[in-house]
Amino acid sequence: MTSAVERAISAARTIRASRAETREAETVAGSAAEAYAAGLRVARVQALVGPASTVTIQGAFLLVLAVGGARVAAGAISVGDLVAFVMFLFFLVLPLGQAVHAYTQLQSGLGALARIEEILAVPEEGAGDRRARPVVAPAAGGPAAIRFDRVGFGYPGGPPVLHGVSFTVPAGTRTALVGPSGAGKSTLLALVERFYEVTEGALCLDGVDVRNLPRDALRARLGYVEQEAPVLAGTLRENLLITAPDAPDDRLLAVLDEVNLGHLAERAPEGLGVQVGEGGVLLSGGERQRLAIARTLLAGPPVLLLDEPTSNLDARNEAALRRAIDAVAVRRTLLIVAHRLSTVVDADQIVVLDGGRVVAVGSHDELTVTSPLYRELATHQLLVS
Ligand SMILES: Nc1ncnc2c1ncn2[C@@H]1O[C@H](COP(=O)(O)OP(=O)(O)OP(=O)(O)O)[C@@H](O)[C@H]1O
Repeated sequence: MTSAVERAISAARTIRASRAETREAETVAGSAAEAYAAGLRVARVQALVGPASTVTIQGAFLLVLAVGGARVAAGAISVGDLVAFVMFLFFLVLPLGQAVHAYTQLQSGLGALARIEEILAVPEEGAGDRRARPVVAPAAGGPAAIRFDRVGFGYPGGPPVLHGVSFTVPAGTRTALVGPSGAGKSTLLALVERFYEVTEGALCLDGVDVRNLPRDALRARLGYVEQEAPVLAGTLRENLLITAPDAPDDRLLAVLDEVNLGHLAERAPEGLGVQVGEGGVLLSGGERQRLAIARTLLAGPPVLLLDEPTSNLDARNEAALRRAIDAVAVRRTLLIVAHRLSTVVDADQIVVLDGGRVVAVGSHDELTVTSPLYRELATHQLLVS
């Protein structure tokens, strides 16, 4: 009976998660269709304007030559008059053609300008930051504790996604957030970074409400590795120097070794000068994530927020990611969103979230006994039989 109920709950959860994913997929598909249609419209106009203006100009010249030639033959005008007319026409038509070309360029320029204006219209983060004042900042340097105290939150204009979330990440320890898709795990990291403000309760770093800390002071203490960590086109070295512009090559190589990426620089004759491609396409998903971790390590933040990649990693990449996480956890407070439970079985504490609520807190061994949801997640990943 109990297992039938558990199966029904599990099925309901799967349906709810897949509905959220379907909504997101529909929105993305809608935007992609709009962009595709706009691209087609631009291509059509460009395909029409170019040939049409060429045909018009050449046709006008042919007409003038035909009519003018006939009039010269009839003795109505002199050859000089015809040549002069053709020259006048040439000097008139050339700027007209350029004007048409300039118009199409103006249109695409206006499109780009609209995009820039959109970005400029995004309100600056500092605005509405009235509560932030330089109060006693948490002790700089060492790892800090993070405390969520009955935190409630909803994205602007959306329904609440977090409800009364309370737990503490003790300084210098590793806490993992697990739960089904859409449970609110990444949102918790966004709140620590103050990308959004909590709407209820409080979120504290070493006992200080983050809303009372200037954003730059707060973020100087945090390292954040996103789920889809951005990698810039350029070399391995350029990507690493973003966070530590003065770091010498041997420091960069040491950090790459720490996250199991040493082979990237070793196997290429260019070493750290090896290209990673547009958006890091020459790297695997796991390598991109570990490059982002290496970059964060170079900045040396005492608190690290890590959103593990959801994409499938092969066993080797998964083991490499686990070793990289072990390396970054040393002497740091680590709050990690874990999609792969194997990367967190030895976390000091695991927080299980479901539907924006904390449903269980404990170690892997405790949760496999006390939390049906955790047990279900662990069973799916073959961590318990
Ligand atoms: N920028 C946003 N604007 C509006 N709603 C959002 C935004 N980001 C996330 N959400 C919604 O908030 C809820 C929690 O999302 P969140 O990304 O925190 O979940 P998650 O547990 O990290 O999921 P996943 O494991 O799939 O990454 C979801 O319902 C999601 O659709």
